[in-house]
Amino acid sequence: MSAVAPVIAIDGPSGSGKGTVAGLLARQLGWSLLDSGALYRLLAFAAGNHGVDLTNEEAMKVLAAHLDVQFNAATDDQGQRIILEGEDVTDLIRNEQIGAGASQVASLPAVREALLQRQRAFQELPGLVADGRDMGTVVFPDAPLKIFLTASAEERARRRYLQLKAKGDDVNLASLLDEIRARDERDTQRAVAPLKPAADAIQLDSTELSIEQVLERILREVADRDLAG
Ligand SMILES: Nc1ncnc2c1ncn2[C@@H]1O[C@H](COP(=O)(O)OP(=O)(O)O)[C@@H](O)[C@H]1O
Ligand SMILES: Nc1ccn([C@H]2C[C@H](O)[C@@H](COP(=O)(O)OP(=O)(O)O)O2)c(=O)n1
Repeated sequence: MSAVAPVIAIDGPSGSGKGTVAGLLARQLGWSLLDSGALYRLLAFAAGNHGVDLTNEEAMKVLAAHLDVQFNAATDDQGQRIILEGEDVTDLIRNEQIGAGASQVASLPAVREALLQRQRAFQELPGLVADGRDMGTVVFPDAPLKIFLTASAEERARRRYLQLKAKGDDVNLASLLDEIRARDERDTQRAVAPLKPAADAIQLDSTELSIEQVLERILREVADRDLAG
């Protein structure tokens, strides 16, 4: 019988630290990484490029099925690079406008369905760290470790502010907080695969924790479950 690659599912709202922690964990364990939010961001970005209306479910489904994307593993501190139709769009898809578009696209059931197999194909030995909104509930329901990472909306907006400012973006803390709240609302209220903790997820509030402390907590769970061999 062939071995099934273990999955660590990390779900939670925007700015809780999922992407950062997932990237560090994958590197430390030598596992693959699935940044599922990037797929929705890429779709919102590609829709802009191709003049497709984000609310046109049929057209977005076709775009999702044919999305020409490559995730190049991290080779240095820059982290994973995302290549769309031959262009490195890693930085271009990380802004709140694309985030809001991604959240809109993500409410379309046909789009979620079209992305399901693509996401599951990331599960390979020795293991996968997957971050998003429905990793533990829908995409990898059998994952042996599920983390639901949260933080207060104010702290998440503060983190996003610092992150975007460091990138040179012109940002405003109050509007970032509004955008984060609007996205939380849309992601938790949608009918299909809403943002919610899986019944067997470990809930971790990172408001008062450093990135290192969050990582340490998760690595302890990995060791307790003997997942890393
Ligand atoms: N525990 C933490 N404490 C302080 N800053 C954090 C923490 N976790 C993440 N960050 C920072 O917050 C920002 C958003 O983190 P990110 O991983 O992109 O969140 P998410 O993927 O959940 O949206 C990044 O700049 C990251 O460095
Ligand atoms: N598995 C996922 C991942 C993201 N989404 C949607 C909902 C989110 O608001 C957008 C963008 O996700 P992303 O994880 O990149 O956003 P943050 O980094 O958390 O701000 O995509 C989703 O519905 N399901």
